[in-house]
Amino acid sequence: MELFSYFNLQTLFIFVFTFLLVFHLLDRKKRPPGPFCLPIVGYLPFINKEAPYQTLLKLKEKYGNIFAIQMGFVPTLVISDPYLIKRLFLMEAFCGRAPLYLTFGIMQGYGLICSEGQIWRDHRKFVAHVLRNLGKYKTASGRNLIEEVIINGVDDFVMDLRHNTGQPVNITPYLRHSIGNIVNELVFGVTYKMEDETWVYLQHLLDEGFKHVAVAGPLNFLPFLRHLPKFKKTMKFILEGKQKTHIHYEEILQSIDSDKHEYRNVAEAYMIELEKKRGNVGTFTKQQIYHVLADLFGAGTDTAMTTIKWILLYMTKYPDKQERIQEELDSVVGRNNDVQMGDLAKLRYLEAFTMEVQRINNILPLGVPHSCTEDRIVEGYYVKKGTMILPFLWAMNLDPNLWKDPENFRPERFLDEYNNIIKPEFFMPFQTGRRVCLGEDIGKLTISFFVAAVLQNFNVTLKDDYDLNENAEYGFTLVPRYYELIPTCR
Ligand code: HEM
Repeated sequence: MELFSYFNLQTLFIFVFTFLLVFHLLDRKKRPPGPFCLPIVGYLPFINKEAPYQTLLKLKEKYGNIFAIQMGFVPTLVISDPYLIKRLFLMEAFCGRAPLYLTFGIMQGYGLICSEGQIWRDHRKFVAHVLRNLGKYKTASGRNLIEEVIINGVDDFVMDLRHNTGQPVNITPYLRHSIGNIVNELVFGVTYKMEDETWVYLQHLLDEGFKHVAVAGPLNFLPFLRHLPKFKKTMKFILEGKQKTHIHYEEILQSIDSDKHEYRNVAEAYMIELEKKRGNVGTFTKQQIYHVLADLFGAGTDTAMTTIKWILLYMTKYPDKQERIQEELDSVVGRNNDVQMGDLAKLRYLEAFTMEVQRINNILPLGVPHSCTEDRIVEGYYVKKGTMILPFLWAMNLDPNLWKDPENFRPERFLDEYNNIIKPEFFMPFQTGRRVCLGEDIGKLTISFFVAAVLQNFNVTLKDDYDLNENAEYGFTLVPRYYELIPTCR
């Protein structure tokens, strides 16, 4: 019996192997180059979990600016040519979302980040319009609403640093609180107190959730793993978190007076829109609205916070450049004046420094992946529908064909001889095209106002040395390892 089943197994194996071989030989479509990948798991076992971008960088060196790997069940095209990315991401066919378990299994195609097609188009247009209007609305202080909300967050953070002057401080909880509240105010019209229980829970979800949904997480590529005990726990955490936040969002939505004609945040805009639709909601379902609100909170908080953490860390590493920014601040703003929106364009070295940090330590080394929604030919290669398109930002930012001495930290590369900002078109920390970051302007303003206010008030140094050459912590974003900042009053 055993011999029989062994024989059967062997026959089956030969049959499958021959079938695959013939299929492969008959398939005349030109495939992109790439490494050998195992059945089922593909290249996943060979990817450095702590720093997947390092593995892909080695593959890029071998196979070039466009190569294919199999990530579990997901065929993937890794592109390190920014000009090609620019062209592709303008086309609808390359603006689907990657077929990850997170995108369709957990988020079920709802929201902004994980949606595609009509639902994405409707809500992207709606939210972009709402954010533009919020930016035009003038408050009593003469600032626009977005600027005012950001300044309130900045003031909170500076106050927190003042309480810790001269001593080492882990800035993460303070930053998360201040930036989270900026997004909360713009999205929900809510500002939480630091110790508010709901807020503590929402921050915990954000922190842990981001780690779980990392692009290279195996669950994304091998959804069947969710049945294993280890992943069951992850799934339970994510799904419970989703359910609880939606209940909380519903309470916020219910507290909004939808008879108003003007909105001051995204949630109000949605409620007013629902009132106008009078039951004919189309894609404006509650489920979709909860997801959009959650996406704005998640995408807006972690990204800006992490970028600021990197910038402040680099400030401590380059005290001469820190001093140059302070001199710039003194001459443009003055020591005792608040930074105004109009000042930001004149703070050129600060902007160049920020861009250089975003280049050399991009917080999204693998970018935010897209997918190809139909069979296509790219650079002569056949790319089948459902392929994940990975814009390999890390490789683009360190490419010696694009940048002079890319390994060196040199903000001056973003300034011309007249001290004007140069923004090369191959530099795309917010990506590019139809799905370009929806919060780019808010993100940039938040970063500039925070860093400017910190350096206007403090000199910053580090408690312990920090080796920038060691790997940072990779979750969905690339986060600096734990450090403590010492702010001293200027
Ligand atoms: C330094 C800060 C930020 C960085 C580096 C950043 C980066 C990105 C990137 C690379 C994408 C992917 C674009 C694509 O798929 O092609 C993205 C998408 C997105 N970002 Fe940002 N972002 C930042 C801040 C923000 C803020 C403050 C918000 C909201 C208030 C926001 C909301 C979004 C949304 C909703 C999307 C999804 C857009 C879509 O799929 O249509 N981001 N962001």
